Amino acid sequence: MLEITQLVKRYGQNEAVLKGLDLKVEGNSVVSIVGASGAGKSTLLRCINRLEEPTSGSITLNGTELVHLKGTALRQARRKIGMVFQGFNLLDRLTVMENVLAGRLGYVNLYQAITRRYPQADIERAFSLMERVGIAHYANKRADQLSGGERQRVGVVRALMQEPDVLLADEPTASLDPRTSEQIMMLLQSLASELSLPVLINIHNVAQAKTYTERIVGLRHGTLIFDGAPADFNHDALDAIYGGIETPDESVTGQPPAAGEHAHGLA
Ligand SMILES: Nc1ncnc2c1ncn2[C@@H]1O[C@H](COP(=O)(O)OP(=O)(O)OP(=O)(O)O)[C@@H](O)[C@H]1O
Repeated sequence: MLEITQLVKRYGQNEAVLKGLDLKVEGNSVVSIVGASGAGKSTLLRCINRLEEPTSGSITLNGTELVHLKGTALRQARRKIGMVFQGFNLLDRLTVMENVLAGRLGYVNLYQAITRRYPQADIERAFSLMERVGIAHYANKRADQLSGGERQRVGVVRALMQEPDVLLADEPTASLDPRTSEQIMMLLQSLASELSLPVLINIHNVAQAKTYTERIVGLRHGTLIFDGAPADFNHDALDAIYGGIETPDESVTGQPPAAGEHAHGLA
């Protein structure tokens, strides 16, 4: 279980970007995090995997407090947090298999990492996960020869190779065409259930959040102002999150504008 309590993040002397956030994610739930640009979505994920140092508050993953960890303890905790990126973050000149095995770097020793001699069990797990997501036949292909959707599958498998206790995805579909985005969202949804893995997805596309995740968390200026099921994510919620900030159109919100509203949204 991931439990975030009163999380505050401030960059330098600026106003806090996250202002006392509370969030609990259990089991295999798939949670989308929505909010206008600058609301703090990426900062939240980056605090969880400690790419950013939280200013105060607590983040526990299966009982381990992540906020004050350092050195080896931090590296060990980070192995349990899988991350999927908008830009895939693959090593283009390496093969798909090499990219996937990079997910084991936190587990192998330096010699194994430098010589890329991974244990047989890792290679077998890699093949099995690649088969699951439909990229096993590309194992020896260079990563830069794959399509965006295939590259993101590599990114997902690399994250799963860590045997994570939680998977964080920061705009995982933003670089993909609509159909491929939906396939990746469906994949994340089914993997969460198959692997009993909680998944947090930062996403701008509210329509996809409603379709492919079971819980939506809405941030506005670093404050959590919606936390509920897609069925409850109505026009009022949309207005509370985006109103006056930006104008998500129907293709993104999945909802026509309410009567009297701006043709493209809610502003
Ligand atoms: N390293 C940093 N130093 C200073 N300010 C930062 C840093 N990273 C983010 N910010 C600021 O924090 C705020 C929240 O940014 P963040 O990237 O978390 O928002 P977001 O909701 O993910 O936005 P987007 O949807 O555009 O990615 C923004 O005002 C941003 O300028």
